[in-house]
Amino acid sequence: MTSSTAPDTPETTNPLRVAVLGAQGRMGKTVCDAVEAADGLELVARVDSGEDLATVLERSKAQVAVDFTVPSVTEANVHALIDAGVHAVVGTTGWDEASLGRLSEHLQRAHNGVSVLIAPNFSLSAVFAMTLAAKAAPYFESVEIVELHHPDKVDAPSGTARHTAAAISATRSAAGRGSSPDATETGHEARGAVVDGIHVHAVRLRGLTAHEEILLGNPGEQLSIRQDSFERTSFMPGVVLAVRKAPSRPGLTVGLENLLEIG
Ligand SMILES: NC(=O)C1=CN([C@@H]2O[C@H](COP(=O)(O)OP(=O)(O)OC[C@H]3O[C@@H](n4cnc5c(N)ncnc54)[C@H](OP(=O)(O)O)[C@@H]3O)[C@@H](O)[C@H]2O)C=CC1
Ligand SMILES: O=C(O)C1=N[C@H](C(=O)O)C[C@H](O)C1
Repeated sequence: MTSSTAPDTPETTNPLRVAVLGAQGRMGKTVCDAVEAADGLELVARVDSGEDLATVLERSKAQVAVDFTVPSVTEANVHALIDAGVHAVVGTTGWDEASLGRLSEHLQRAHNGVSVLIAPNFSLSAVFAMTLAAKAAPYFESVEIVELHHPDKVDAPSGTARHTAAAISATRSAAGRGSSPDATETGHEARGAVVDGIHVHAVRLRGLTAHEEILLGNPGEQLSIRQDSFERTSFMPGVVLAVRKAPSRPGLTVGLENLLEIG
C-alpha cells in the first residue's frame, strides 16, 4: 500500500494526568471541575488534608499537581512533589523569599526537570492590574494598595497585594523614585501594613470574592487601577494554562505574567 492510499491514523496523545491538592476547598473544587472539563487533561487524584501525598502520587501516576491548600502546608507539599518528580502549579499564598529560596535549592539539587509555577493570582484581570500598576508607579508621587476579600480568607494582606507591592517597589526603585509622601505623626496603625515600602490596606467583607485597587496620585490627578474576581471561575483559564505548560518549563517560575509574556 502506498502512502497516498494508507488509511488516516489519528494522532493520539495521552492526556496529562493531574492531581488537585486541597480538592475539597473553595478553589480546589473549582479546579477539579475545570480540569475535568479541559481537553487533554485527566483528573487522576483529589487530595484532601490527612492523606499521604507520596502514596497518592505513586498510586495515581500524576504528572502535574495543582496546590490550593493553606499557607501552613503548601511548602511541604511542593517539596514532596519535587521528590516525586511531579510538576507543581501552586496558587496557595504564604510564600516569601526564604521559602522560595529553599524551593530553588531543592529544584537545583533534584535536577529532575520538574517545574514549579507559583502564581499569587491566576486571573487575567489581576495579572494585568499588577503589570500596569508596576509600569505606572514610577510616574506618580503616591501609590497605595487596597485589597478586598471574603471574610473566610485566613491571610492578610493578600498574596496578590504582596506581589503587586513588590513589583511596584522594584520599578520605583529602578527609576530612583522615593517613598510616597506621608505626614502622618500619630495613628500609624490606621495607615495599613507596609509591604516593600508600599502601604497596603486589607478589607474583609461578606459578599466580596477577590478584588484589588491600586491608587496612584500626582498633584492634580489620580489613576485608579481596579480588578474584580466576582467568581472563582475567573482563575481557571490561568490555572489550566499553567498545567498545560508545566511539562515544558523546568525550574521555578513566580507569577502567571511570565507565561503570558507580558511581565
Ligand atoms: N493564586 C490564585 O489565583 C488564588 C489563590 N488562592 C489561595 O488559595 C488558597 C486556598 O484558598 P481557598 O480554596 O479559598 O481555601 P479553602 O480553605 O477553601 O481550601 C483549602 C483546602 O485545603 C485543604 N487542606 C489543608 N491541608 C491540606 C493538605 N495537607 N493536603 C491537602 N489539602 C489540604 C483544606 O482542608 P481542611 O479544611 O480539611 O483542612 C481545604 O479543603 C489560599 O492560600 C488562597 O489565598 C485563592 C484564590 C485564587
Ligand atoms: O483567598 C483568596 O480568595 C484569594 N487569594 C489570593 C491572594 O491572597 O491574593 C488570590 C485572590 O486574591 C483570591
